[in-house]
Amino acid sequence: MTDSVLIEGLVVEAVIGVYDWEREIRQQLRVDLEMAWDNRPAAASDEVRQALDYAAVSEHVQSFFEGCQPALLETAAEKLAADLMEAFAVPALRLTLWKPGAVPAAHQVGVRIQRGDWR
Ligand SMILES: Nc1nc2c(c(=O)[nH]1)N=C([C@H](O)[C@@H](O)CO)CN2
Repeated sequence: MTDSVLIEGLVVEAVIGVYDWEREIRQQLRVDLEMAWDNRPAAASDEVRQALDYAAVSEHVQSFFEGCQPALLETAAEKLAADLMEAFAVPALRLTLWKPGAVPAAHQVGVRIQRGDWR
């Protein structure tokens, strides 16, 4: 699959972190997503229902973090990837979760995973 649909810098609020104080607050995460998708049917029909709707995916990601309060970014990334692949029939994706405030001396820290079959 050579096509993809992209979401960059999506801001979400989440309860996430390994320390007790982090369980008491909501922190901002930023989400970057590259999702494998054949864009030709959408282009041929000019119909959003043929597309992987990035607005719908963005809403889904924001809702996901209302029901998921993991300790680790790794856990959040793994569960979100599986959730998106099932909910939107995405065959493969690359997902980066950034936690901008976590290490004050760093611009941001995060994790990146790639799941599914990109062929
Ligand atoms: N690889 C990871 N390292 C750390 C994580 C994480 O989710 N993945 N989390 C923390 C703390 O929650 C930190 O963000 C608090 O500032 C530390 N290391």
